[in-house]
Amino acid sequence: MASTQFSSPRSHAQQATMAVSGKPGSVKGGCSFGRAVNFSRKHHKGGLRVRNVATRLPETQVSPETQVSPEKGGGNERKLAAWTSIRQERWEGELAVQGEIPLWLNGTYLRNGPGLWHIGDYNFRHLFDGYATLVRLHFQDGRLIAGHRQIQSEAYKAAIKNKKLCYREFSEVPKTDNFLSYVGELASLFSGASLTDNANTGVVRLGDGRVVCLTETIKGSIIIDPDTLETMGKFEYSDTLGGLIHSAHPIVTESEFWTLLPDLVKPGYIVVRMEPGSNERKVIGRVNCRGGPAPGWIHSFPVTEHYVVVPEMSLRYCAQNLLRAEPTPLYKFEWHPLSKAFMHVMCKASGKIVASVEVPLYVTFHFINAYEEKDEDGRVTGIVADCCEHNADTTILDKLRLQNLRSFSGEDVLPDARVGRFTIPLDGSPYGKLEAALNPDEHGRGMDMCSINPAYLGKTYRYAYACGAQRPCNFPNTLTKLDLVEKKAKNWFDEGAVPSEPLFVARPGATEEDDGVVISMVSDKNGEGYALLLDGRTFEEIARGKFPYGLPYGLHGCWVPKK
Ligand SMILES: CC(=O)/C=C/C=C(C)/C=C/C1=C(C)CCCC1(C)C
Ligand SMILES: CC(/C=C/C=O)=C\C=C\C=O
Ligand SMILES: [Fe+2]
Repeated sequence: MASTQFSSPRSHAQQATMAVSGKPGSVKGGCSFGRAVNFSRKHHKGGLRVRNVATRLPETQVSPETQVSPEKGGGNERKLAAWTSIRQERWEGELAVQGEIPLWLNGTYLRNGPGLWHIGDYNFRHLFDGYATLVRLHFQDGRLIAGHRQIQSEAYKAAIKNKKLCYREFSEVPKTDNFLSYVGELASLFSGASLTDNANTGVVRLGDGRVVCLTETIKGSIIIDPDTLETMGKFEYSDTLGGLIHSAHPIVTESEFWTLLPDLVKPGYIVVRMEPGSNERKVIGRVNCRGGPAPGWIHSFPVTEHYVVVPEMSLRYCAQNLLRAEPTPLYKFEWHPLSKAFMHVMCKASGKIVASVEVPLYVTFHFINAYEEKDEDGRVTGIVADCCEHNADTTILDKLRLQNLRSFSGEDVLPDARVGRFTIPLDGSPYGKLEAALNPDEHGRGMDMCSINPAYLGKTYRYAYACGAQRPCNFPNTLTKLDLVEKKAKNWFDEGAVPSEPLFVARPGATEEDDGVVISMVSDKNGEGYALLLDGRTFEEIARGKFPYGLPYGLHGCWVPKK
């Protein structure tokens, strides 16, 4: 049963039940369970074409033999599909819809994530290790066509071909046979040759319309076709900046593309910008780290209208851990509380650093948004930057090991998190503040995977959408709408289910910040899954479309409006 709560998640009795008919949506167009794609119907009605993918089988398939069963993958009998590998390399079909998809919602939602966590009998350890699975929800005239496809990265193709891991993933490292090959491995690590290009973290639509899948390695930037999900090729940067890693989450708008390149040799961050239509990143400035011995991990960062905010976490890259064959509890990173934590602010126009403040220790993957605070004369006096903050506790990284996700479902082992609000003064003060933007009990003390109305990027805003918790749980299991002015949350919950990041899509012509829909994909407790549409204002369900089979959990998505 799915429900939306209008206060903190507490007991089931307190939930206002939402209308969910028990009748499962049948999937038109056919699908094959546990077999390679066999979808042979052409559906052409009212201008909406569903491709016949049976005639376009990919050469490398996730065969039934290599499919992981829950038992094989994690040793537990629960049905949830979120943490088990995708069943087949690709599928496409129309979903039967319960409820009403708004007729204005025309375009494609894309979601990327690590959906294949094994090679033959070898099971990967960490959520972030899986080979990228791209999922597509195409909304047109009230109908919903869905599909998924594996991204054909070199790392994925090599694994399928050689039946073994060939590149370094987030935690998995290919085995080396002897010392000499280990030396070769070191060389290939420093040249970047052994690093993965498994673009499994996010997907963005650039201002020029190209759609790129990303991860934290620069070589893992892969262009895909949003209509077919076909891998088109590498996104090759035409500049000479080099470097091996970047933020997994660039800031992308119709006119701007910003990203950060950590400098592991001389600890710092290069702030770069790329124009739409170009592949050339231009250096805008550089931030030197104030703590040592390496830059803090940079998974994401926020911008305001005039500034780029560069976070320096005390969870720092670690050269030794990069070289290890076996993962450490903090993987490629190390926690250096004595090195302190900082927030730097760079002017977008001049590249000058206008603030660099020490802040309380923090741990975050995802910044939500940032904006400028002004005095009565319109002068910028400070920056507010919000993030999903894990109470300066690094254990969240280890909680995302597949074994933990598979075995502790229903146990209250998810560490507490909050909306961390940084206040960064621009008057030269040495310290910034970090406080909870609202009482974390409002969202069950779980907090990650956030989105906002993109029109409010870098501006004063009121609403954010994220995943929260209804405890007991081992992973965020609610969708939550945060009202950062009223300091309240509305929570959507389907018992036993795992929803993925809610993405807000504004209604064309909307004037209110929350006038639109929120899209998520849910793995339910029966092993099935559905695409879910919530009303951005009321946070109540508008529609859902059931997938033919449960899909693995996915990380981040984007909206590609109708051409
Ligand atoms: C899925 C996700 O959110 C993060 C993925 C991060 C990856 C694949 C990081 C990979 C790395 C290496 C393979 C070596 C260098 C360090 C680092 C960027 C962490
Ligand atoms: C899914 C996740 C954290 C959940 C914690 O509550 C983090 C994902 C990070 C990469 O995108
Ligand atoms: Fe992320």
